Amino acid sequence: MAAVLRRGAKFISFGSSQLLPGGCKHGRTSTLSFFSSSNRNSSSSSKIKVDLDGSTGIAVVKFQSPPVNSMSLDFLTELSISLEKLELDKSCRGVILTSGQPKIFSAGLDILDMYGKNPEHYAEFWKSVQDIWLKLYSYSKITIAGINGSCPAGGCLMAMTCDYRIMADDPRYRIGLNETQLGIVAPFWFMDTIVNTVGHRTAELSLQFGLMYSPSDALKIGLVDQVVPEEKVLSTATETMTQFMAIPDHAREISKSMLRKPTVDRLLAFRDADTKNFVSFISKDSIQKSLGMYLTMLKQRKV
Ligand SMILES: CCCCCCC/C=C/C(=O)SCCNC(=O)CCNC(=O)[C@H](O)C(C)(C)COP(=O)(O)OP(=O)(O)OC[C@H]1O[C@@H](n2cnc3c(N)ncnc32)[C@H](O)[C@@H]1OP(=O)(O)O
Repeated sequence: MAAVLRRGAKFISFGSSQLLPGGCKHGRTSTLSFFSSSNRNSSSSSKIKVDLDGSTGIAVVKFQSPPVNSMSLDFLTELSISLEKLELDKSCRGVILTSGQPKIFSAGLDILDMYGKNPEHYAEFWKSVQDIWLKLYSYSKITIAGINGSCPAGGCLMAMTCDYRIMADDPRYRIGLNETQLGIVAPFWFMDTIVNTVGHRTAELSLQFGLMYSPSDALKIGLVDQVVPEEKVLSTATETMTQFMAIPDHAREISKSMLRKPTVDRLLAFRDADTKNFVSFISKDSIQKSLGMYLTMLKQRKV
């Protein structure tokens, strides 16, 4: 099975861990701008660009956090604020999450926020991860992930919170929860989310092996709903959004909420314990050592 998932991929192994395929190198940049015109409403913080088309009710939320859209505390905070604003905006009916960075949707949680920091930082970071999941998994508006690049771990989690997933058909891209490959364990709500998405048996294999799927394999197991040429990801997301919008909002919203509430309630009930667990786990010397070595490997991969 692992052989299937590694087909055509350029992996670099480190102990039991593997980096995702990809050869792109990036420079870090940051922008800050605000812009608005008649029917379009665009705003851009340093890491998140929002473009709301008032005539269609569709907002495109683009991740623009070079090099790899890793989900740092700042990224999560900005994303959370943008989603909150859109949820309150009556002219918005649906949100497309996508990436402005080439070849990467999101590299998952920012390892630098989990490495070499103090327990207070870990707790704050983890609460912001919980917050974005809670927000997206119970989001009242329609959400579609336009996955135009690789999407490991936290990136995959974020995509799975959406109502629909469209992935670019580039065979170099990968999606999945690869935590065990890093020697860490995905928390119960990551697990609940993948079970709800692909079913229990597939999730068991997926989580234990830390499997990363090519777009076509992800489609086969139902981790994504559609695979299209990269240049069609956004237009397909817009067409799909129109289909969702043809359903009366209140009926769709209530159905979504009824299906997802038990999963959301489980994290709400154990949120503090989950945070304590994360802080104690991530602070362990052995885990810090593994993360440090993984970071070094990521950096050494440079040509
Ligand atoms: C109870 C306890 C529970 C604990 C649960 C914790 C759950 C964890 C969830 C996670 O999301 S952990 C993160 C998992 N992510 C990964 O394993 C992805 C690792 N990255 C890659 O495989 C590759 O970077 C890529 C995404 C395929 C992109 O490859 P590309 O060749 O395009 O870029 P690189 O040269 O590899 O990277 C550029 C630059 O970015 C840094 N970087 C990459 N990923 C991360 C990351 N997740 N966090 C922080 N930084 C990252 C990489 O080190 C390079 O840095 P520089 O050398 O440019 O400084």
